[in-house]
Amino acid sequence: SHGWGYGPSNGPGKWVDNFPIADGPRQSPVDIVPGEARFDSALKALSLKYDAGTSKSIVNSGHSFQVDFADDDDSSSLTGGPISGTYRLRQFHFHWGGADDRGSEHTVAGTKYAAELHLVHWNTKYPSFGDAASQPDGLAVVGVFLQICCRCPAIKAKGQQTTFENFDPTTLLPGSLDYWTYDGSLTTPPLLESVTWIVLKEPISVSSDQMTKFRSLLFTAEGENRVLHDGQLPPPPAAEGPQGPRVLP
Ligand SMILES: CCCCCNS(=O)(=O)c1cc(S(N)(=O)=O)ccc1C(=O)O
Ligand SMILES: [Zn+2]
Repeated sequence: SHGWGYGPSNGPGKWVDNFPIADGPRQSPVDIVPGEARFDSALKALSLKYDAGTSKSIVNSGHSFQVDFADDDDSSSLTGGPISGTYRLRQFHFHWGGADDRGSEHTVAGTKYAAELHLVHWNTKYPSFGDAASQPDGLAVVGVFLQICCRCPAIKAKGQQTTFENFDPTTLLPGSLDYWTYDGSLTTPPLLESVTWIVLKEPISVSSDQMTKFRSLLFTAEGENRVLHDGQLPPPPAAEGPQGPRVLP
């Protein structure tokens, strides 16, 4: 099948064929080793200011789902931290795997989290997101790890939504904004080396049920064989449960 993905024939090990920058000097993701991280007293605290009114829509991008934001002013923006100037929120999306024991892109001393949230911001010193995306200081992505919590407060999951208005991404942030930072790249093609990564140390918690809902989002066109986000095949349909055989459509 043409186009990059996460399967055996088009996954990360093959991306270099069409995107040679995959062998570049600042490719993401990386394993973050806290004991080897250097403390930099010049770094400022992160300042994230989000306005729920700027959330526009939610879309299945084929490799994840993303929530897009209106970025024609600084209403939702990132300042402070390792960056100078103002970076505007463009979109956020998630990465997850076929089971709760894997799925994050960055790892912490080899530990994989169940998923990872990316809040993508672009440097307003450039005229547009597209221009910024190709500059070495063009993007800043805040990464937040998702861990599976054992006894979660029942968070009511919303129904299907195409428009996704008045969503405040602040609700997706942990209590602490302490972070690791390094200069890296987009983690999927085109793998542009334009990202200042800001990975928060504190994960947020989600229930295993919520992760199951993520996995139910299959990214295949009609008729293509089903492949999960990390190239794993989805588990076979559950055997008949206590309610007796399921009536298949
Ligand atoms: C203009 C060409 C670059 C488009 C990049 N868009 S993006 O929102 O920065 C992005 C970030 C990332 S990531 N995982 O944050 O590096 C992955 C995919 C995309 C994408 O939409 O292609
Ligand atoms: Zn991402």
